[in-house]
Amino acid sequence: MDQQVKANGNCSGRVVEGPTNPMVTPLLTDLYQFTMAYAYWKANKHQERAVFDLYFRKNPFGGEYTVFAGLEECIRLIANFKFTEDEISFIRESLPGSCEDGFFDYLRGLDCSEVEVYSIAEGSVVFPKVPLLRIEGPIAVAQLLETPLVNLVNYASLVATNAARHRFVAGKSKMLLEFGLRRAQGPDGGISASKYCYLGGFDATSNVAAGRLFGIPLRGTHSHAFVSSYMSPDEIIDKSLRSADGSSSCEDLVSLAQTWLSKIQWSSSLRGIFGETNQSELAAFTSYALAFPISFLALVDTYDVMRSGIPNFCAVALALNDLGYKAVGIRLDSGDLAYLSCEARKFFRAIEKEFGVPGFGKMSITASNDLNEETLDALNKQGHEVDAYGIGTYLVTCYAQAALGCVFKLVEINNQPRIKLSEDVSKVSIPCKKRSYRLYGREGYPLVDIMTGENEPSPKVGERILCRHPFNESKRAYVVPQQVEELLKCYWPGSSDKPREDLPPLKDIRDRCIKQLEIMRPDHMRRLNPTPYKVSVSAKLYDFIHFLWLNEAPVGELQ
Ligand SMILES: Nc1ncnc2c1ncn2[C@@H]1O[C@H](COP(=O)(O)OP(=O)(O)OP(=O)(O)O)[C@@H](O)[C@H]1O
Ligand SMILES: O=P(O)(O)OC[C@H]1O[C@H](OP(=O)(O)OP(=O)(O)O)[C@H](O)[C@@H]1O
Ligand SMILES: O=C(O)c1cccnc1
Ligand SMILES: [Mg+2]
Repeated sequence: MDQQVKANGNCSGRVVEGPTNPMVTPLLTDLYQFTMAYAYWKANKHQERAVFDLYFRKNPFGGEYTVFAGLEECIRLIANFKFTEDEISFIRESLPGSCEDGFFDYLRGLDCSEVEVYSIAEGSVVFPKVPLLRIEGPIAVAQLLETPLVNLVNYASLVATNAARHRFVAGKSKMLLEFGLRRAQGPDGGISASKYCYLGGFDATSNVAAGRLFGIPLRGTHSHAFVSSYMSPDEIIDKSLRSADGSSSCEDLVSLAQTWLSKIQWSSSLRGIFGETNQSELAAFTSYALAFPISFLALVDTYDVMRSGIPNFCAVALALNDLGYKAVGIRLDSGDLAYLSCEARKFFRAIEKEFGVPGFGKMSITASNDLNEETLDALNKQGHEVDAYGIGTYLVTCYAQAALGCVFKLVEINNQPRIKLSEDVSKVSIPCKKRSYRLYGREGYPLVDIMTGENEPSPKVGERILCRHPFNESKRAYVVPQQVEELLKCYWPGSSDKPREDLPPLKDIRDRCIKQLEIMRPDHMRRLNPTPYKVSVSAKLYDFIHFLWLNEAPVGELQ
């Protein structure tokens, strides 16, 4: 608590609450961060000022963009970073007995008041190699933060990107429901999936806890168990329902639905499509309609979609209509979803026409069952009548790609730029404390992200600037930006008096994400062979990277 007052005292008194998940504590890190912290402390190096970049190397899902998510939880951790006595005792037990007491006193006093965090806004579209976060601070504490920060950003950004990709394929007009809780990787996976799928453009979740925690709209239908739990209409004791305007009452909604079922069966346009429907299913639907007359939606595939589920649903919906209620629609959870949705739509339209019920043809059709980007794409190609998709397993487990692969690399210590070399050029880090900018072209699209050294002048609107590929000498382009956006903003100034960005509400982050995706050039967004977005460095930074590279790489000797 002390720390919160201290850390927030410098931030216009704004209190940052603790992490959503109470498991996110300073212990949620790798053991080696503590062993290194001890070694730094022992060498009296722990206070040396370090700069780390958190970034990823490759866009996920074969795409050319990523949605950045998880920032708020990072700041919540940093703002409340403080060891309890119990935690310190546990660290003491976990380290060799030779570790000196002074180190644990140091941990006791440790917080993030000497740390500064710069970040791209959450919900932004981001690209490989460009720092998502820049952490500056005493090296020991900055390194303790590595694991939790990477953890908080990795899955959040991966699943938000997955959600954005599903939205892209489904199209703007479709309702996207996240149904993944039961299949998610544990409770945190489930809660995080709901939060970040909403951020990435889903409309609602079935996850009640996430609805409460984050204010995400909750939606749901019912399951097969509800339908198969009914044996016969006789089970329904109270069959009466008052009309929507309260002026009259129907004593037996089951009989009314059965009457409608016969009418549908013998109607001129639907005659012969079905025979006897399953009466226990009709009982289940009627019972659900009695419970939810203003929001009746039925799962129609428990027995047979076209021969039972759809006619039963329509009978109950027409009975409700007699009482002034408008049914919502159906959910399909198996079979050929394109075909069945079209057949269902035809059936609804026929009813609208035959019985003169305006709007019946527009009844909402929700589809679910192992959906993913590919199945949504296939449905689009075939033509379908689905209005809403319920998506679980493939979405929340990020089945198509297990992790984003964020890293946290030291780029400067004591004002000295550092580089990490690798045989694999894509793994060479970009040294220096940097600034990054997004440059926009004449048509309003982002053209390129450029990183510069901290003290270089910023790119200017209308002024030509050379943008270089960080590692490929021949790849360079002049850009005359029409708009320049600086990407890294201060989200945690520590005890410095720098102004601090607000943490916006989730809804605003979602709006930002949707807007950012909309202004991307379409060829970066397409699913098949998308054009890579250009990520570059200034000419000066390019020269410096390669100077440092040569400086640090030992010269081989051939014998
Ligand atoms: N028209 C379609 N085009 C492409 N894929 C579809 C289409 N309709 C459904 N699918 C997908 O095909 C798969 C069908 O899965 P599967 O055969 O396991 O289910 P099912 O037999 O329909 O239902 P059940 O769960 O009752 O076994 C699902 O992944 C579903 O999303
Ligand atoms: O298919 P997903 O994308 O994961 O979406 C969630 C699924 O969860 C529910 O059923 P569940 O899978 O539990 O049972 P079922 O497949 O036998 O209907 C629901 O009916 C969906 O099919
Ligand atoms: O509300 C639903 O229909 C739902 C919720 C979770 C999983 N499957 C379906
Ligand atoms: Mg299933």
